[in-house]
Amino acid sequence: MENLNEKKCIPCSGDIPPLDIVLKRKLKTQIDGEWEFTHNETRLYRSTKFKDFATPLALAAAIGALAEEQWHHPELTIGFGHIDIEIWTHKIDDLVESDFIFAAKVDQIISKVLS
Ligand SMILES: C[C@H](O)[C@H](O)[C@H]1CNC2=NC(N)=NC(=O)C2=N1
Repeated sequence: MENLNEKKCIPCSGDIPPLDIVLKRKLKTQIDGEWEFTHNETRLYRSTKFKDFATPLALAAAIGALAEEQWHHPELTIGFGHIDIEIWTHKIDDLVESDFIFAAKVDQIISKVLS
């Protein structure tokens, strides 16, 4: 089976049905354990801590470039020592597979910085 981070986000459209909760919970096992569901399991949220501001800033730039490439955009909050990432499909205000694909790709970017 293809890993999530090898897949490509499908352009968001209003007619994609949200994933059912069973599939959401199954896909969540395929992304980093730091991710949590928020907003009644309709969003993915990850907050990662650092010892500086430069690293969250650089991560925001890298994740932003990924978002433009995938045409799937997260909400990012950065500050001294942290980056908070929230992902969902705005068009339907819920989660589809592309959100988990994006999260898996974000995990790859973060793990490179942490390694
Ligand atoms: C007009 C543009 O294609 C759409 O708004 C795209 C852009 N990026 C997006 N990103 C996310 N997370 N959800 C969307 O629904 C979405 N839609």
